[in-house]
Amino acid sequence: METLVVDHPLVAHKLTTLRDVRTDSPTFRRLTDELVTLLAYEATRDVRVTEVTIKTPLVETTGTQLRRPTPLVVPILRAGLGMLDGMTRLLPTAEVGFLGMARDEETLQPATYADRLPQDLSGRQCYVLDPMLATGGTLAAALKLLVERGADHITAICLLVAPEGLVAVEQKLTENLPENHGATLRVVTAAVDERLNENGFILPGLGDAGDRLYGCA
Ligand SMILES: O=P(O)(O)OC[C@H]1O[C@H](OP(=O)(O)OP(=O)(O)O)[C@H](O)[C@@H]1O
Ligand SMILES: O=c1cc[nH]c(=O)[nH]1
Ligand SMILES: [Mg+2]
Repeated sequence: METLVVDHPLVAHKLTTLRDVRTDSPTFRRLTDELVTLLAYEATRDVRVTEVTIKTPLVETTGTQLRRPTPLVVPILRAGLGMLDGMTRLLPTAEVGFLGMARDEETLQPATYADRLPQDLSGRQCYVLDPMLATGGTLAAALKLLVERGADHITAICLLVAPEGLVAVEQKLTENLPENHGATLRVVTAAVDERLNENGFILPGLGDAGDRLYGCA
């Protein structure tokens, strides 16, 4: 699984304010939105396109259009919802499917409580939105589900990832998907942080992304 860290001073600046414990929910939401648009610009470099012929007011010429079916954007509720507008601003024609997943605070295991995704994703390009990749349990489960439905190119956009989580996602997918699944899997992030703490939180991190976005635990 390829990991791309978007190395850009504007990303670093916005991320620093996002991490700051003094940043309130409205500012956190706005910065998340802005960061996603910057990350999405890099994450969509390999979005599938097709060549088209159009007429300018002067001549006929060839250009580029998003290929159909357009990508499926998949925010993982709740915190991933804070990333949706920033993503669809860049990809307004994308379809959106929702996955509700919550991590048990004791076991750190993810449970899926909502699945509003197409059953058949054969040959589909997907962009998963989740601000945090911590132990990796949530992303591994989401990627498994999408690959099993046929998605063949999946990019997860995460604000922050933990190194242990990246390793765990690779390992879980190796264990739980057939070797020949053939899907391309990528993670695009603003930073790979230092480590997880004993409660499965990313350090230095930014705390609980869902709580900081929406203000209640
Ligand atoms: O890599 P993991 O250890 O699985 O943790 C990451 C998950 O934890 C957070 O969601 P949470 O379970 O807090 O749900 P929420 O978005 O409703 O707050 C986050 O948005 C990820 O989905
Ligand atoms: O640091 C973390 C880990 C999991 N979920 C969060 O929201 N933050
Ligand atoms: Mg949470």
